Amino acid sequence: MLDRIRTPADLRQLTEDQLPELARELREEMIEVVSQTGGHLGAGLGVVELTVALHYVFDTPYDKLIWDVGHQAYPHKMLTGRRDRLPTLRQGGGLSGFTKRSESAYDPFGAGHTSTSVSAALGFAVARDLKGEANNVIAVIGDGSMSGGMAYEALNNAGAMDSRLIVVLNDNDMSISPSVGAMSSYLSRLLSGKTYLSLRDIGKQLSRRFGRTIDRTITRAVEHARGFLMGGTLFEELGFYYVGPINGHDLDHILPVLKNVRDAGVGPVLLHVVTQKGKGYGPAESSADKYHGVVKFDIATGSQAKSKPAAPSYTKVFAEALIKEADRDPKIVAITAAMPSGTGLDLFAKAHPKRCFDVGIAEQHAVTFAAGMAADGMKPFCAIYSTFLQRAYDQVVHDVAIQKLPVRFAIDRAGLVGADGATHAGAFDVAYMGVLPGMVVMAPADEAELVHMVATAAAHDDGPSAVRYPRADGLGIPLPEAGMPLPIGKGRIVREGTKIALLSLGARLGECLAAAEELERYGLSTTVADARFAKPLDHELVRQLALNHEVLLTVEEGAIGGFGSFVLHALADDSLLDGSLRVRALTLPDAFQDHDTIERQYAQAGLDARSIVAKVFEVLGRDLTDAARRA
Ligand SMILES: Cc1ncc(C[n+]2csc(CCOP(=O)(O)OP(=O)(O)O)c2C)c(N)n1
Ligand SMILES: CC(=O)[C@@H](O)[C@H](O)COP(=O)(O)O
Ligand SMILES: [Mg+2]
Repeated sequence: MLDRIRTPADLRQLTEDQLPELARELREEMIEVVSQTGGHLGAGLGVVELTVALHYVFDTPYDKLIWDVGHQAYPHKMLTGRRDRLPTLRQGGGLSGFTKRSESAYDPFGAGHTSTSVSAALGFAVARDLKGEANNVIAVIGDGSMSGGMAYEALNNAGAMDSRLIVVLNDNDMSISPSVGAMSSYLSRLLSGKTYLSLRDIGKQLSRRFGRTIDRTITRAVEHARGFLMGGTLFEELGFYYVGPINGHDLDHILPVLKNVRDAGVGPVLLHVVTQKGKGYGPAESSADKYHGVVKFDIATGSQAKSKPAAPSYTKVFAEALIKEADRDPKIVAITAAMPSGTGLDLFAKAHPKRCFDVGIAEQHAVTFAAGMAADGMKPFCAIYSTFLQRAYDQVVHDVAIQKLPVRFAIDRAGLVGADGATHAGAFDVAYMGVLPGMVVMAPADEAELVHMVATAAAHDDGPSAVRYPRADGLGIPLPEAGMPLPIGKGRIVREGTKIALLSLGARLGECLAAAEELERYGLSTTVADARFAKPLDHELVRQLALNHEVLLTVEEGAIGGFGSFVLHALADDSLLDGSLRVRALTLPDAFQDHDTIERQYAQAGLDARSIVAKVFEVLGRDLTDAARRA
C-alpha cells in the first residue's frame, strides 16, 4: 500500500479501513531503514497512526502541520514525497533528521530544538487571518517539550488571542529520559482512572466543547451519553478547548476526533493524544529510553552496533571528574535540563542523588535556578549542550554574569556534532560566553585537561566559569587521579618551533600537532601552543608567539567572533599587527553547516591537520603540492 502513496493526496484516496494496514507498512519500513541509518526512532514509531490521520484529515501542505523538535517526523517524511530518500537520513547531502523548510513544502517550519511549535503555529494562524485565508494550522508537541517555558508562553498568548489553531499534545510520558516535573504529573492525573475516552465520551465532550457535533458516529454517541465532563483542565483555564485524552494508536478514535476539531471552527483547541514511544517494535518498547536515538541495529535482536570506544568520551570524563569533586565538596550540585544521559549527569545522580537536578527541558530556568543556588553559597555545575544554552543567554548575562555568581557551565557538544547538523552544532558559545565581563572560558585539549578544568571550575568561586568540550571520545591518555586547578588565564607551549605558530583552543590541538609534524617535514619549524583559556586570554603567550614567529594561526572549533577574534583584538591592542606578522584565525565557517560525518564537517570547515597545513602554505604564498613532491 505504501508504494501507492507519493504524497498525502494519494493517501486521501484510501478508505479509512485501509489506514491501519498503511500504518503497519510505514512502521515496518521505518524500522528497517533506521536499522541501517541510525537516528531518532522511538518518537517516530509512536506517532505513526497520528501522522497518517493528520495527513488524511487535513489538506497538507495547504494546512500547516508543524512538528515540535522534528525528531518524530520520519513517518511524515515518508508520506510527503521523501520515502525514497529516507535511507540518506542524516548523511551528507541526504535528508535532515528534523523538519526543514528547504527540504519540503510539507515542512512549513524547521526545528531541532524543542518547544517552538506552538509559537510558530500561532504565527501561521495570525498570518492566515490577516491574509484572509482559510487553512488550518496544527502544532504537534510532545509532553517533554511541553515542559519548555516557550510552550507556555505560546499557550498563554494563543489562549488570549482566541486564534483558530490546533495543538496536538502527544503524550507518551517520555522525554529522552522519563518526563519530569509537575506538568508531567498533571498529564498523568488527567489520564488516571479513565485511561482514554471512549468514542461515546469523546462525542459528549466534543459536543460540549464546540456546541455542535459533526461526525455521525459521535452524534449518536452523544445522544446516549449525558453529563460527562472531563472538566476544568489547565488548558481550558488558558483559553483552549481541551479534547481528550484519546488513544493515539486507534485510528477509529483519532480520525473522527480530528475531523470534528478541524470542522469546529472555534478558537484554539488542545487535543490530548496518548501514545507509546517506540510503539510496535519490541526492543524499543521495552528499553529504558524507548530507542530515542539509536545507531545501526539488528532488527531481530534490537542490539545496536555500538563499538567499544578506545577512550572514554569527554562527557563521561566530565561526569566522573565532577563526581570526585563532589565527593570532596558537599556544596557541589549538578543541574541538567532533561539531558541526564547526554551530559553524563545520570552517573552523577547515581553517586549523589540529592545533589543532582533534572529540571526538564527548561534551560532558562536551569541557569537561573543555578544562579539562585550559587547566590546562597552552593557550587552549581550547570551541564547544558552548547546549542541549548543559547536559549538561556539572558539568564547567563542577567542572572549570573552581572551578579558575578559562581555558576559553573559545563558546555557539552561544543563544536560540530555530525548527523544532527546545524541546529545542534555548538558553534557560538566561545563568542557568546567570551564577551561577558568576568566570565572564565576554558576548553580542554584532551580528556586529562578536562579533569583539571573541572577542578579549576570547582575551585574558582569568584565569578562564573565555563568549560566547553566536544561530542567526542578522548585521546585515550591516562587520567589524573585528581584534578589540579589550573592557573586562570594561562596557556602552555606544547611544542617549540621558530617560524610558524599554531595557537589552539580546545580539542583541535591534536590536529595542530599533526599539522606541525607535517610542516616540519617541509622545513617549516612550528610551535604549537594550547591557550586553555579563551578568557581571560594569556596575553603574554600571545605576545611571545607574535614576536617570535612569522606566521600565527589561531585554531578553534567555534564560530567567527570567538577565540580568534579575542586574539586579534589583543594583538591589535599590543601594536603587534603593525609589522610583518601574518595572522589568520581558523574558525568554523560563517555558514550553518549541514549534517554530515564529523570528519567531513571538519574538512569543510578547514579544521583538520591537512587544512591547517594548506592554510600555512597559502599564508606563505607557497605551493603545497610542489613542497609535497619534493618532500
Ligand atoms: C531546547 C532543547 N533542549 C533539549 C533538547 C533535546 N531533546 C530533544 S527531544 C527531547 C525530548 C522531547 O520529549 P517529547 O517532546 O515528549 O518528545 P518524544 O521524544 O517523547 O516524542 C529532548 C530533551 C532539544 N532538542 N531542544
Ligand atoms: C533530538 C535531540 O535534540 C536529541 O535527541 C539530540 O539529537 C541528542 O544528541 P546527542 O546524540 O548528541 O546526545
Ligand atoms: Mg514525550
